[in-house]
Amino acid sequence: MIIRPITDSDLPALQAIAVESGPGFNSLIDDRVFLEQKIAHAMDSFRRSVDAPDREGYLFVLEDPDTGDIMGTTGIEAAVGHRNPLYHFQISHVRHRSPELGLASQQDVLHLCNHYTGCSEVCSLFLRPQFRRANAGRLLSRVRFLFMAQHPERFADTVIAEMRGVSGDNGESPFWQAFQRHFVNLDFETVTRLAGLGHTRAIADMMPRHPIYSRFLDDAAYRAIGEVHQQTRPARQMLESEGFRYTGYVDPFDAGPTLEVRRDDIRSIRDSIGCSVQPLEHTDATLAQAHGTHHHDTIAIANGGVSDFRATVTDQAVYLPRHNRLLVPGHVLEQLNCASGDTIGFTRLSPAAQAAMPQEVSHAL
Ligand SMILES: CC(C)(COP(=O)(O)OP(=O)(O)OC[C@H]1O[C@@H](n2cnc3c(N)ncnc32)[C@H](O)[C@@H]1OP(=O)(O)O)[C@@H](O)C(=O)NCCC(=O)NCCSC(=O)CCC(=O)O
Repeated sequence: MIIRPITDSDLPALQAIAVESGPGFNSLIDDRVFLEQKIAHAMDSFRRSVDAPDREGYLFVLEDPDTGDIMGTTGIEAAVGHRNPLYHFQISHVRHRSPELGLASQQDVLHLCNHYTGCSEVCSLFLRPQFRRANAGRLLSRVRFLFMAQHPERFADTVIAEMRGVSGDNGESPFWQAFQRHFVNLDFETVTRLAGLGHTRAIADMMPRHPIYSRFLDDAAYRAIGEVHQQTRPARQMLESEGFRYTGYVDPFDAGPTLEVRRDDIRSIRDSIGCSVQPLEHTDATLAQAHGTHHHDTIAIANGGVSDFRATVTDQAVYLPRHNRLLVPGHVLEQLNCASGDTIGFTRLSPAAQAAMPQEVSHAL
């Protein structure tokens, strides 16, 4: 499995993914012109020299190098909300209390806001069901943190993820239906498509102008607030294990939770190691084993490139902390387009393996 920047020839696969991911996945809309522009924008973003995050959008694909199949996608927006405003509902709690009447109630109130303008956003995480296999989803999710660790100047201090919210088998969102009925007479597919195409301001013009007491929504809409789509639970679990947290901001269309974290607190960034790489010889493995540094952890490993970025996964690497050097099999070097002595970054993929890391490896971070 190789992760690389998307390119023109991936358009048919991206279009298939846009169809397979369905409505509610509004960073990938089934619209050929939109997808062509998205690829062109990503290619330009990877080529651009950057000293502060701006409008760049990085979109990567996961490829099976043996077959050429595109297995999935993963992306990062460098700074959201500048080109088109990004809206959320902020949930605040109010308490009504009357000592005279001896009554009290606690209410949740939704306020439309632009709280996350300027943050970086991880997005577009999708593994095609026919290509599901061990470590593919983890690599897709965590590779973005390796890229951020290697190119911090390209990203903001806060990173968010807008998780896909609840929708039914018919593709309708119970939360959106409440707004469709009273405010914006567009079905969920149409509204998420328009939002994905950048018309967020136009939709916001039609949304309620005053805070909403969430208990006034019908039960299905109320219950959807802050909940993820059942297919999105693994995506949420992976981000939460990286330190992402829900702090009460939800998507205005499906009420899916937005998770946030300080970039430097992301576990895969904190634990990533930058070092030189060398081909692994049998003697190295024996030597490392003798020094207790040979481990069979599964790691994600990336070259230091941007437009020529490559990442993959291996469980056959040997890290030599004293030399700050990673030894990998020759075919891994080839997959990464790396030569001996190049600088690479790596991070462990599985939480369990991270706990088992030798101390001296942790100290070398
Ligand atoms: C998200 C992925 C790519 C993940 O791939 P897999 O499902 O193969 O992952 P996996 O390796 O089986 O599981 C990954 C982690 O989730 C845990 N896990 C699995 N099933 C779970 C469940 N039902 N509830 C809670 N956790 C669960 C596993 O134990 C594992 O945790 P450990 O690693 O701790 O062992 C896939 O599920 C997918 O394509 N989903 C449909 C598309 C989607 O909803 N995408 C997110 C949209 S929202 C979005 O894009 C923004 C978010 C983002 O970009 O990250």
